[in-house]
Amino acid sequence: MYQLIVNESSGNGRGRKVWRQIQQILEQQAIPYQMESTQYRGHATALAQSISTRPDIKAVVAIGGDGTVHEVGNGLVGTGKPLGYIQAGSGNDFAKAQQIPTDPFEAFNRVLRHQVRRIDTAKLHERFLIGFSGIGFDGMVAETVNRSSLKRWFGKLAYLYAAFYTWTRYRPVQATLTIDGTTRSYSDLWMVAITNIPNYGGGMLICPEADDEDGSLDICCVSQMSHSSFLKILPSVFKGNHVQHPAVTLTRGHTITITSDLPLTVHADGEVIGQTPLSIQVQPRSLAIL
Ligand SMILES: Nc1ncnc2c1ncn2[C@@H]1O[C@H](COP(=O)(O)OP(=O)(O)OP(=O)(O)O)[C@@H](O)[C@H]1O
Repeated sequence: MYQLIVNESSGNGRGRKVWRQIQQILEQQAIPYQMESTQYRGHATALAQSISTRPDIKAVVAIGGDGTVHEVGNGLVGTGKPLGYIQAGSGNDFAKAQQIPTDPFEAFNRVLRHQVRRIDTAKLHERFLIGFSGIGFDGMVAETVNRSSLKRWFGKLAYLYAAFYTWTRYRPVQATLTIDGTTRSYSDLWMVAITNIPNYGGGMLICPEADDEDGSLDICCVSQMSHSSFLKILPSVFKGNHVQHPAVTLTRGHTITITSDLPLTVHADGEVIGQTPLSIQVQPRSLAIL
């Protein structure tokens, strides 16, 4: 039996449409399933946790955006129960990275093929990041997008709009990063992205070499850059060309701590989850996905 967890409001109502399409296939092919629609923030994690030990559930299939993947994934990390995913959000970065077809029928066929792969996640603030996280400028962009109705009007362009809005307000801070025991201080830190997958923010290649099976996290740190330079390199992130800029540092690590003189907003998979100080530990191959 398949357990479906659907965020019907994701992607401005796309979640509901996609669910209706999938429901038809389930009924036509007489595939046993049960479906729960999420009612509030965090509900998908509670639902996934509650069925994660049930042997009759073959896989948990999330329908929604990256926030839904984050929540369902958080309920499944460490359980071995596979996560299937059908995208219905606005950013859909997890789907892009996993090459999950945009067509719901094709995505569901992939679920039915049941080819399980184990990917890395990372623990932070009593949660797990499934694909990507961001601290500082990034966190503020996620906060702006989530607080407003930007996604409703602009879809994935909401991230670009929010990035520009944040750029006009953000002031770099003093921060210290410790990666696997090596500490470095920054006098003006813009942002740190810590990822398992190359893309985020609707397709920006922030850590182009990130690999979700290598047992480590990719870290992109931007510091000591003027406001005008930061704005100039933003478009180059879509092709991953920002990595050539001297103010951009790419590293890999397993355990990362970040402290800062002013609290920085932290997001995981686009969901704002807290502020610095922050500690992140990779959890190698801890989530089964289809
Ligand atoms: N019934 C609900 N009412 C309000 N919010 C909900 C409900 N169900 C889930 N949520 C919340 O909606 C948020 C956004 O969900 P999700 O990321 O899946 O969609 P999206 O924002 O449209 O897509 P993307 O993240 O790809 O841009 C999540 O924080 C989730 O907790």
